[in-house]
Amino acid sequence: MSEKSLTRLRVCVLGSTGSIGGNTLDVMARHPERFEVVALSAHSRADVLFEQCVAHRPRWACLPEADAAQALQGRLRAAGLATEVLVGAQALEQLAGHPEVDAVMAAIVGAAGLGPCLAAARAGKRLMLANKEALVVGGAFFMQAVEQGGATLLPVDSEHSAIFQCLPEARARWPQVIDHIVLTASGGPFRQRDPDSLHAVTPDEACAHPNWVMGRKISVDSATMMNKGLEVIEARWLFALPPDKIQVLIHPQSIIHSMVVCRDNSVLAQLGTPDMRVPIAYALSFPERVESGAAALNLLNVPALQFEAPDLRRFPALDLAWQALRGPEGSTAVLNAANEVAVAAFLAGGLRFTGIAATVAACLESVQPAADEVASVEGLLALDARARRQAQAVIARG
Ligand SMILES: NC(=O)C1=CN([C@@H]2O[C@H](COP(=O)(O)OP(=O)(O)OC[C@H]3O[C@@H](n4cnc5c(N)ncnc54)[C@H](OP(=O)(O)O)[C@@H]3O)[C@@H](O)[C@H]2O)C=CC1
Ligand SMILES: CC(=O)[C@@H](O)[C@H](O)COP(=O)(O)O
Ligand SMILES: [Mn+2]
Repeated sequence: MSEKSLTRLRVCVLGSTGSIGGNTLDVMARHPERFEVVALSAHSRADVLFEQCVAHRPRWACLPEADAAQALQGRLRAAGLATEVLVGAQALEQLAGHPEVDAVMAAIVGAAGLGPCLAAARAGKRLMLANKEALVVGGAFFMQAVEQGGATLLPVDSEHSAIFQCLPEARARWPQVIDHIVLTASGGPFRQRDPDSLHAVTPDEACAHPNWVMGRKISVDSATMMNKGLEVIEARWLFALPPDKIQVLIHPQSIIHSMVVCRDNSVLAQLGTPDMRVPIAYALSFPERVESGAAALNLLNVPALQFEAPDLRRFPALDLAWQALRGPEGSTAVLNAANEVAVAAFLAGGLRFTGIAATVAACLESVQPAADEVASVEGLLALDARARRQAQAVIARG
């Protein structure tokens, strides 16, 4: 092994078959001298995982079920690869905390990513967080694991990366700098749609995001603006800010990715073409910068930048996220679980689009978090499961 390769960052990409996972592999492949893919994971797309293994030759790959894992192992051996296939949720946690892993890209969608994120945090890894739901569920408990484990938590979500890029490197200085932050939101595909027609929109219409190509769950979240609600909660923890210091502003062009309003009213913003490879490249290379593959921003070709206040009647999900953040600890885990169940039901054709926010509202009303449900990962998962059952019941009642 050359001296150069000894210093490569050894990266585990959890959720490698998704949109963030694929973009991460794209950025890494541009810099083989800096980054090494050591582990990949998928959930349902074993064929895509096989192709990724052939292209990136990781030491480990992971799938949730034994049969699919065995089949993949056979295909990899036949292709002459030494990749070892691991099975199940526990294996994801082992990989995230493995001594031969330096950095973890958390790109699993949903609360399923919480366990591996905590494992990476406890093992003191560079934790590159796209999986916002893990932080929304874990809250203070998650941040405590990061601190106690000595992990470096780096935001990948474009808005949070933007804010992070505007702030000084020394986190201790953030409170002296920040007055408040402004998260920009595109408004999604239904920003101008007649609210009375929203009950009839289809999953494909909801997933047709105007600016970003993303997985279906986050695309629906953008359409309800629950995505921005989750991001408000995410920002509360990443930047240690109270809810009233986090504003949301609709900016349909998604060119300004978010802003920091400083104590002297100077406003710092990060701009760029809407391409997730920029925040991914920054998380991988921080505090340095590397080529990301994203197109350069040419302001002469950009349409006029617009801004508007979010209409909470059109987007009740955003308001629910504020309510959960201000509610008893654990309320954001209830919000997230109900939303995951409702979005899955909508995508499967079993719930109207407007039923998503209604389901979340009903669950926030009826599921009260208990103190012992926010103090351990077992408690958080029990609360998550309880809220999911309630959401299923609400949807079944119709
Ligand atoms: N896409 C984007 O541009 C952005 C995404 N994010 C966040 O990043 C995360 C990933 O989003 P995105 O890439 O769009 O999502 P995708 O749906 O495209 O990908 C999700 C990934 O997670 C895997 N996965 C799904 N369910 C499970 C599970 N239960 N256990 C383990 N793995 C699972 C999928 O495997 P498989 O494909 O094999 O089923 C896939 O690899 C989300 O939290 C999202 O909010 C944040 C900002 C931007
Ligand atoms: C790319 C990214 O970070 C997404 O979370 C994006 O913000 C979604 O767009 P919305 O602003 O429409 O939610
Ligand atoms: Mn975002």
